[in-house]
Amino acid sequence: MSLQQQLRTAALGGFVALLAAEIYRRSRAAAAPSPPSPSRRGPRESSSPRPPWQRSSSLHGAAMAQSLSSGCKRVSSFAPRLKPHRGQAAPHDNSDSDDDGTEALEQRVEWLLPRKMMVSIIVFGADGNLASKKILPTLFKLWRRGHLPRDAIVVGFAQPPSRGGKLKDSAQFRVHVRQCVEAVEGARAVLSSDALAEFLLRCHFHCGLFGNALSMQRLADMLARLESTRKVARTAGLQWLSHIKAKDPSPIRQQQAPASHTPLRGPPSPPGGTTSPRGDHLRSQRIATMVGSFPRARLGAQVRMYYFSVPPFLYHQICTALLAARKREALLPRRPSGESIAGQDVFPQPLPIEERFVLEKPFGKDTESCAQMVEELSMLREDQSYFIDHYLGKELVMNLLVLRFANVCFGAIWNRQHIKSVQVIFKEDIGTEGRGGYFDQYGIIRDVMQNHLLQMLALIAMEQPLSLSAEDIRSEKLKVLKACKPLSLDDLVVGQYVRNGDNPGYLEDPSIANKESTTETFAAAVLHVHNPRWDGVPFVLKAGKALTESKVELRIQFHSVPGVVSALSECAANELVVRVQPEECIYWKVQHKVPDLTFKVKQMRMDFQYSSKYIKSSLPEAYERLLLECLAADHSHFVSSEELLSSWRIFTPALHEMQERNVKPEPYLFGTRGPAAADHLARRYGMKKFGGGLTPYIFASEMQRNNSGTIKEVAHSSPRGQGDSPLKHD
Ligand SMILES: NC(=O)C1=CN([C@@H]2O[C@H](COP(=O)(O)OP(=O)(O)OC[C@H]3O[C@@H](n4cnc5c(N)ncnc54)[C@H](OP(=O)(O)O)[C@@H]3O)[C@@H](O)[C@H]2O)C=CC1
Ligand SMILES: O=C1O[C@H](COP(=O)(O)O)[C@@H](O)[C@H](O)[C@H]1O
Repeated sequence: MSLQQQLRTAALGGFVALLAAEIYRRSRAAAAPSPPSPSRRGPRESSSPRPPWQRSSSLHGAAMAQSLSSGCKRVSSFAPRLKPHRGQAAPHDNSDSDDDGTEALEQRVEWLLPRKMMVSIIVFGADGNLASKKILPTLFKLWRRGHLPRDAIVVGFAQPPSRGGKLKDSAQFRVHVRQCVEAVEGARAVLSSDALAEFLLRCHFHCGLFGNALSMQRLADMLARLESTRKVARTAGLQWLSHIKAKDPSPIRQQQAPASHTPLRGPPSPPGGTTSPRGDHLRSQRIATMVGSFPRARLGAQVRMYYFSVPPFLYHQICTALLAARKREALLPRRPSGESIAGQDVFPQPLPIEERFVLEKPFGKDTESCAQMVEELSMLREDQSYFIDHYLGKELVMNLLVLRFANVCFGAIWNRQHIKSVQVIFKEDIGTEGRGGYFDQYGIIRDVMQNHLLQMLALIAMEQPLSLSAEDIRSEKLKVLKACKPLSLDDLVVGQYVRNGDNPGYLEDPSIANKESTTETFAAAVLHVHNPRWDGVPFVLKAGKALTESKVELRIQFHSVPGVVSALSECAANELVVRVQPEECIYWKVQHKVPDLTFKVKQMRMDFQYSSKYIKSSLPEAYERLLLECLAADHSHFVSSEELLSSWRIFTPALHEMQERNVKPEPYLFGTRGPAAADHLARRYGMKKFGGGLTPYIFASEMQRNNSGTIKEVAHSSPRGQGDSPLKHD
């Protein structure tokens, strides 16, 4: 080919490539949602059906039950938005339908809570670590995504600066909330956010002493005032608000009536729906039907959700003072209705108050202290108490129920006949990082193993619940916990990380006072579930800080294949891996024949990566989901007090024995795999690590027959990673 011809061909090729790229770009642009443009009306005030990016991506009990019972039929016809993930080629689909995954997101409930619900969210310890890192940014995220009822208010509560608190009034609290959101979402994302401005107007602050009756009375008064203002504003609308503004230009009131606040504007019409009162009623009925697991998410009550983001020793005093204040509030005579604006009573009859108490771990340090805490909190009804374990709100943890009970293939093999071992692994590549004061009192067993890991174990091991109601799920989990034998020290390995290069050891953390502490930062434990399904199957729980990487996964290892062909029976066993985080995925390790002229057997991954099916940002975070569920009075993903006690019963004897015997943790270097003894423990229970290399066997054509005519296997162990096919493997 002449140079000219070559140039022409190259130019043509370039043009075709550009054309193809443009077609691809346009088709994606048509399929993908345009980014949400900031709206002055705020996330809920749009008058058209909410666009896909604002729709719920949550998978709740009833929605799940609905999809399970309807056979997960395709409903909507939204185009898929498959998005290549960092460094990945455009995703290839591994399902029959090209877009069922994305659709599953779209067809879920639109509004998890009725928009008109009256909700006050009170955050105790609003200036603390957890509130700043998680709770406040999550509340904003929910607001921005349009999941909070439109009149929701957030009230922060913390001690005054004279008692060590960091905030003194609502103005400072709003600056604090903005900073917390910025820290999570980045300053640029927040700068131009109208949603944040609107959210901040719903944020208020009360400075007081935890456990002080007067402080709680003042809080209750503040809540009553804010709630009645909201209620009136809702019924009378802007007219009333401007009237109040003119009469009482106090900062709080002014801020409640932003120009963009449109309390009277009706909710956006549901797709194909109406905004008339009747339409509203029908819509809330429709929501109630769709969200069957949210039975009490209703309009006729003022919900107050108290989030206890404080150390647990404060729970009892806060609750006592709070309940006393509430009793007093209930006894107060109704304020006389003197004023009427726009035909509305300014002090309308308050709605009945429904209170929810969200309590954070640690729930005691052993069975006894947990029982004491449960007893102290008995002033709360069980249905008001929400013991949070945020791992239960993680997408892949919730998916365990679907994976197991909506797939007959898993149901059939989920037992001791097929499963050889189960591992629940939690790894962090960071140390205690300033949380040493708390951590040193607890250690990794109490911090994550006794709660997060055990809850995941329970979901793996439980029988199918009678329904997806909170009661049924919790009762099945409880049976598993009760069937678990208390941990024996023989089945436990503990470690503590030490300096490795520039990375300081645990005892060097300035927040750890006791420089001789024997608190464990790593633990590997083997539990045994004594029931017909699991007898003899070791459940290995492994948790550690300052390890090689941050990862949480569940590994279910199956038996080797039985049969007469000994070579096959020694193949790597199947393994099912559920990666909870990061890069959520579920994969199988299976054997396949390497596609060449020989007969090599190799292990590979059959993969379902969430990033190739769902847009990452649409996966709800654990706290988002759990806060919403609490507002909706749904306990499905909260832990019952009986579960708390049963969990402690499994670990308490070993924890006490460790203390009595002064067991020293085995040192391990920061950034390594933890103590070698953990591997020995796993091996003792027959656990193997299967790499992705060739299994050490060659069959058929390469099988050599020895002189006697029997088959001789040729060992051919290939180092990990060698001879890789393009197929992914571990
Ligand atoms: N931080 C995290 O990542 C996680 C925390 N948790 C749990 O959440 C809860 C809160 O944790 P975190 O935010 O880290 O706690 P913080 O130490 O940051 O304290 C939270 C709040 O409690 C107040 N407080 C702390 N100690 C006392 C005390 N002795 N007397 C009176 N008030 C006190 C603080 O007030 P002040 O500012 O005045 O000190 C602050 O307002 C705890 O139960 C914790 O176990 C659970 C999971 C993760
Ligand atoms: O509860 C806790 O969990 C975190 C890990 O949570 P994750 O959602 O980031 O996986 C852990 O770091 C902390 O020690 C523990 O208290």
